[in-house]
Amino acid sequence: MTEQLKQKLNDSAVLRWSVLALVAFTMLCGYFLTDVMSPLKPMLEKELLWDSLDYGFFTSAYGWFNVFLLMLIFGGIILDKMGVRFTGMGACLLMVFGCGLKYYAISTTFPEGAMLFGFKMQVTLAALGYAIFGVGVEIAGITVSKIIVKWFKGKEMALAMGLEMATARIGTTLAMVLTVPLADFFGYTDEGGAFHTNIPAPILFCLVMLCVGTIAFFIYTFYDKKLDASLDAEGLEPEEPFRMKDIVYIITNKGFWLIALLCVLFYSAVFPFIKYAADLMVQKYHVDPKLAGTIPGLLPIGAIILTPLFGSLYDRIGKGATLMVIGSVMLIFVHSMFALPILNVWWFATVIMIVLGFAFSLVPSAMWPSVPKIIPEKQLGTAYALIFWVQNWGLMGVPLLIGWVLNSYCKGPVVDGAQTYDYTLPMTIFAMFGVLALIVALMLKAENKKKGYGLEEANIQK
Ligand SMILES: NCCCC[C@H](NC(=O)[C@@H](N)CCCCN)C(=O)O
Repeated sequence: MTEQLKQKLNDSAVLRWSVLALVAFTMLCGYFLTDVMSPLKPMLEKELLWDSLDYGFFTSAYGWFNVFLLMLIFGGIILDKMGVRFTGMGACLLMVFGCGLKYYAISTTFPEGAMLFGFKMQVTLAALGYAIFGVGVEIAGITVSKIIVKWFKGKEMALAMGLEMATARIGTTLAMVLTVPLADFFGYTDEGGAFHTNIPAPILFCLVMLCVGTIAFFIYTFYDKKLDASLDAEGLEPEEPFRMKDIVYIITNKGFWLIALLCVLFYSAVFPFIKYAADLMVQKYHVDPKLAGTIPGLLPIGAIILTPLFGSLYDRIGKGATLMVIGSVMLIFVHSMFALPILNVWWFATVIMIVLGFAFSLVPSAMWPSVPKIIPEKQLGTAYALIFWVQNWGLMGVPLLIGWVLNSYCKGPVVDGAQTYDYTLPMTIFAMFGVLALIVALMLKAENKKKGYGLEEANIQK
């Protein structure tokens, strides 16, 4: 019976992939809310009178609690101590609560001049909601990574990770493509005949999606319980207990730091870029604001197809460190093209965005499955949490830096009531992150050669 149960849970491909679909859907909902404000930036400035600094401050809130209150690290410890069910449900509830607060802030008209912590009341409250959500979605991310290891260990782990990332990217795509049409659809025309978009509408839609994502995770917990029961019955400990010395082992490992550094540098040039990409399309490539999210929307769409493909390539052929180097080179090329004052036409932006889609798939599909080659499996939860923590410094700081740079050095004339910006400097900064990422990727390749981590070897052993 036990053997049958184990067979049914661990070895049933249908169950394994179904379980992945459930938790990946939860991540899809989380990624939707993460990026839902990006295509709204011009409208936030026009309708709610935010400026780029407000937007940068709000966007940086994603990492506040994760970075300064060490919530991610605590999340990793809680994950290792309390398990995936408790931590995952807690993370989902945080996402719902944070999104609810953000919706309240955006849908409320506060008295003129009302300030909180030096920023407009609305901006600060929305940022607080986003900060709480940020804790939830990041902890959900490490929880789902641990769930994948739990179900796919010794099986198609890299492919499963690639598919989970691909599913999550559908959430980013929805944010890019659906947000403005939703805000327009629920918009209204005032007595003066002026049309106003409904900015809270897409956030409310996200709130509903997050509730559905939470239900999906809740359903998953029953399968997780069954899996634990089967592992228990086998006499296997379902999850490794957390030990303080695990952290010391991880942080004294050079390979770990190279991965963490590559992660923060690479992702700093991608996720914060996405926050400004729609605005870049309007400002530099003169794309209609209504369609501005469509071109950046290609980025996650490309990644949806390519991430599992490259993951499976890494599984079969190896060359993980090389893939990371190639991805970093592409990143430099892309941001340099966006920075240069050439071909300011939509089709060129589209081609460049597709190239970025390749880079955005190459590095993550090789980097995340490389972590288990550097860090022993029993320390993986904590290691992922620490990498996410380092990465969150970038996710928090870079949007704020870009918002500040835009506000301070890149302002152009006001056209039709809308502020214009020159994106040359911000794009040069993103390109510099690419250069640093390339240096670290090369160092990782050298370290791999020295220590024999096996990053260039196939994951599937013949
Ligand atoms: N198995 C590891 C999956 C990591 C996926 C990775 N996510 C992150 O790096 C998050 N810390 C940040 C997510 C921000 C979402 N806009 C990814 O590539 O998505």
